[in-house]
Amino acid sequence: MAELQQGKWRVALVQGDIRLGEPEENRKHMQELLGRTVAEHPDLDLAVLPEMWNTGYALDRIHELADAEGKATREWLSAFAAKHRIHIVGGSIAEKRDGKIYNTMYVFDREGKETARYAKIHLFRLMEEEKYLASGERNVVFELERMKAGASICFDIRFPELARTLALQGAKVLFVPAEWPHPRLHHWRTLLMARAIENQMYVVACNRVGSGGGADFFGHSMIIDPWGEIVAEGGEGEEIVTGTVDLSLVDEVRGRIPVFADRRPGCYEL
Ligand SMILES: NC(=O)CCC(=O)C(=O)O
Repeated sequence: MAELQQGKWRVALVQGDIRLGEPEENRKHMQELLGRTVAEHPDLDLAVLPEMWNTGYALDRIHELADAEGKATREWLSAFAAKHRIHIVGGSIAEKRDGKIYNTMYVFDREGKETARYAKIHLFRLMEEEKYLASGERNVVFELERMKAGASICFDIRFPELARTLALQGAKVLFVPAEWPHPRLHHWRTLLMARAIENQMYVVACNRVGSGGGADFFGHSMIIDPWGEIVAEGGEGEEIVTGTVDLSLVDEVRGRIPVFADRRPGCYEL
């Protein structure tokens, strides 16, 4: 908390496995991992979960498995955040809303209040998301105790214009829950690094591990600073990856190379 007053956040990435199409088991497992996280890291400010952690990519049964209005998920995330006094970027879940299914992120502050909600904008055809899911229609910037951050989910990081739009709205941190499989580890690491360097922002990305739906997920959750240095990186097994996000570094890097002041939008905006 004292560190946080100086803009230094202790962050944990909950790099967990997910059981295909087992929402109840997955919730219990995430709760267990989060419980372990706060017990082992009493100085923690914020935890991040992976993408679609309630169901995995059980898309052919997604209408029966998805959380209606995200009610059950929001209830436990809110209670957990308030009880342990931590902020939670709740990865994403399959959420049923208005007869459609969205890949939705919820963010809770340490009072347990829902601070933001973001539905994935870019659906990933290689995993058939576009056949089963509806896409979100708006980008989301949110604020937690003076940390301004942007929301993105997995495939979204292939679209530099989204991260740039969030940065232009003041985001200093980009959160990226993911289910990103082999053989694209090189893409994952390079794209995350690029988003951090080009926008001079922290990138905080939590990828799942394990296998499901014919894909093997490699973890490698990462915290990357605005200079492109890796603060923390996970391996390929289940683990809690921790590191510090120092917001003063964002201003320092943006001062050193004034990318935002030097932009020429008139020359390239579509
Ligand atoms: N769940 C996803 O959006 C996966 C994105 C992915 O694997 C990629 O290569 O992009």
